[in-house]
Amino acid sequence: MNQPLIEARQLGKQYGQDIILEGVNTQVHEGEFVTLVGASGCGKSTFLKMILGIEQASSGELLLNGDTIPNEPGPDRGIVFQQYSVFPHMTVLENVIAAKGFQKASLTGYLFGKERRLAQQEATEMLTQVGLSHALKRYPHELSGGMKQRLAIAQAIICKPRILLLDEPFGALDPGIRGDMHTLILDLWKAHNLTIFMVTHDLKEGFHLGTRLWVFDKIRHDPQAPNAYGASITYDLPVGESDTRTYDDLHQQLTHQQQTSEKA
Ligand SMILES: Nc1ncnc2c1ncn2[C@@H]1O[C@H](COP(=O)(O)OP(=O)(O)OP(=O)(O)O)[C@@H](O)[C@H]1O
Repeated sequence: MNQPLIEARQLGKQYGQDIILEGVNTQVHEGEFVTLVGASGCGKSTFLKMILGIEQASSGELLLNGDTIPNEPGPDRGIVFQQYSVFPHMTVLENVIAAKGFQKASLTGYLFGKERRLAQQEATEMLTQVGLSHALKRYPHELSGGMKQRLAIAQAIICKPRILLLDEPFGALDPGIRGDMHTLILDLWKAHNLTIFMVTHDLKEGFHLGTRLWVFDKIRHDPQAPNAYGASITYDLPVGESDTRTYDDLHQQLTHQQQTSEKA
């Protein structure tokens, strides 16, 4: 098989004395859609931040295309957070042009002349793809939660990333709207040949969207020192092939994990 796009080798992360992740070993190939579940605080977002390049490994290695991941974000890795992260003083269209601008002229984000016209055209096409062509001139405060997330997704994808990191992007949305967002993200994943890592608290969402589902949990526990050991990937499932029993078993385990972590 060809080289993995992302590879973790005995990867570990700690903040001060707190061990967050330990012994994470995995390989992810281009085009996979990995969903990450696990108890709150077990290090899922930290793992995404390490791929993004804003957090560094404390031990082991994290490789992108066989090389140590750069310790800063790059256009090959885009991210969408749960909390809306758009510029409030810019229109929808300006937000997406600015995202493109920061990629090209990182200090100011401003583009001029032909470059700006091209960016405007590309941004309009991108916004049409995410279903916002009717809202180009609106400001973020005039958008619904789902529309804001569509905008954040457009901002991430306009930079043509190979990897899209989604940190609970639909966590704040109504269940009805989530279904539309699922269709959108699956369409974009295929259309742009993305490799996706998505954190979710909703196991059903993880099963439905991913080609592969990871459960993060601690293998070792010390009741006297809850932060002495870190979490790792304890299940790595090809979710397309999983049955209802696997789902029910996992659901039970995650509920137990969540209760244990809340007591700790
Ligand atoms: N910059 C930081 N400095 C110190 N500790 C941090 C820092 N960032 C995260 N942590 C701690 O690392 C642990 C893992 O956090 P992280 O956000 O990765 O968990 P998570 O699994 O994504 O949780 P959730 O599902 O609630 O979002 C938490 O205990 C958190 O408090």
